[in-house]
Amino acid sequence: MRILVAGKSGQVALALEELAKGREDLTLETFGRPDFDLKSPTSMDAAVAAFRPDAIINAAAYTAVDAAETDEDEATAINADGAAALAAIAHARGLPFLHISTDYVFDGTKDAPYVETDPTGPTGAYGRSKLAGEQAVMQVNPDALVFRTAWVYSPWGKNFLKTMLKLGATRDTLGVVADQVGNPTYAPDIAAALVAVLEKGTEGKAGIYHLAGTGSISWHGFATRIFEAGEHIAGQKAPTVNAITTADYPTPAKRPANSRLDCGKLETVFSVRLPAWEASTDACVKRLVETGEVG
Ligand SMILES: NC(=O)C1=CN([C@@H]2O[C@H](COP(=O)(O)OP(=O)(O)OC[C@H]3O[C@@H](n4cnc5c(N)ncnc54)[C@H](OP(=O)(O)O)[C@@H]3O)[C@@H](O)[C@H]2O)C=CC1
Ligand SMILES: Cc1cn([C@H]2C[C@H](O)[C@@H](COP(=O)(O)OP(=O)(O)O[C@H]3O[C@@H](C)C(=O)[C@@H](O)[C@H]3O)O2)c(=O)[nH]c1=O
Ligand SMILES: [Mg+2]
Repeated sequence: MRILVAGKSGQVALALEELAKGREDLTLETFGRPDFDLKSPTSMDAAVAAFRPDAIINAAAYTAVDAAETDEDEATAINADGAAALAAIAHARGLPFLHISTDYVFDGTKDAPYVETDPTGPTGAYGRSKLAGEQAVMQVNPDALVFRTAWVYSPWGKNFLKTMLKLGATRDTLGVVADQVGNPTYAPDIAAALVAVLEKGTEGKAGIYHLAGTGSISWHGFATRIFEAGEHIAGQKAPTVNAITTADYPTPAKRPANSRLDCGKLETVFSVRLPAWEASTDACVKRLVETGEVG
């Protein structure tokens, strides 16, 4: 199978690239700016025509949650208009199209995990742009599959796990919010799940799916696990991680208090279930230690 991935330097794109390297039956190429730009349909058309994929995955997005508050037009141009343009290209060529969205489409007021049919209500510009993207993608390409994931971390790029390890290396104490809960999700687990979905076949399976690490935790609990792993694996002394509230840690964008995703539909339709978040957190920290980035 030939897979075209939009997004070259991103966490999910790099995880897909790595997965495909170990698989002779997969030819996967990642595409990014400036050659391939979600804001330039012509650039995307040219890449698709040249690569002749069997499927397209959109793993590119404007992901700076706080910056989006003062840059919403750009976030929308990429996350909504750009995603829709790529979805339309896939539809015109009859290619399976997998798009990635986010838990931040929800307002966080539900006191249970969200299912796909729950009402959305983003609390910030990034979430609004991603919600607009889901809707635009499904409108121009009714065969598309949209996967909402959450709290993505990996050895690559910028993410909460790497931020914590970096801060922990120089500070004795940290304050991390304990009143926002969600599902930490390891980019390589997302990559494996998306490829499994393509291999099982997407015909007749269009629509929205929740796809996140199994189990949930607060950012404070996630940080605590990250430092425990660093201590066990690298002998790195963990800082004291104090539980604070959202009010104690003001940010430009408001985040949902609860963005836990119920991933039952993914399991029912595709028999795909992601590993427990704790196991993947440990695996990611271990990998960073082994490559000398931590410890
Ligand atoms: N990170 C997270 O915690 C979460 C992410 N998601 C979603 O998962 C998907 C993948 O996220 P993740 O891998 O973390 O993303 P990253 O932030 O790691 O990477 C985003 C990628 O998108 C590329 N990109 C941005 N704008 C454009 C553009 N105009 N044209 C082409 N490429 C562009 C970036 O390229 P460049 O290097 O040029 O900037 C980068 O490669 C996204 O849809 C995101 O919204 C969902 C939930 C959580
Ligand atoms: C660095 C830091 C953050 N925090 C808080 C702020 C925030 O509420 C929470 C997470 O902060 P971050 O800025 O790392 O994460 P954030 O940018 O909100 O991550 C989001 O990214 C987008 C792309 C998504 O789609 C979401 O699923 C989610 O992963 O932790 C602390 O409490 N203490 C700290 O020292
Ligand atoms: Mg290969």
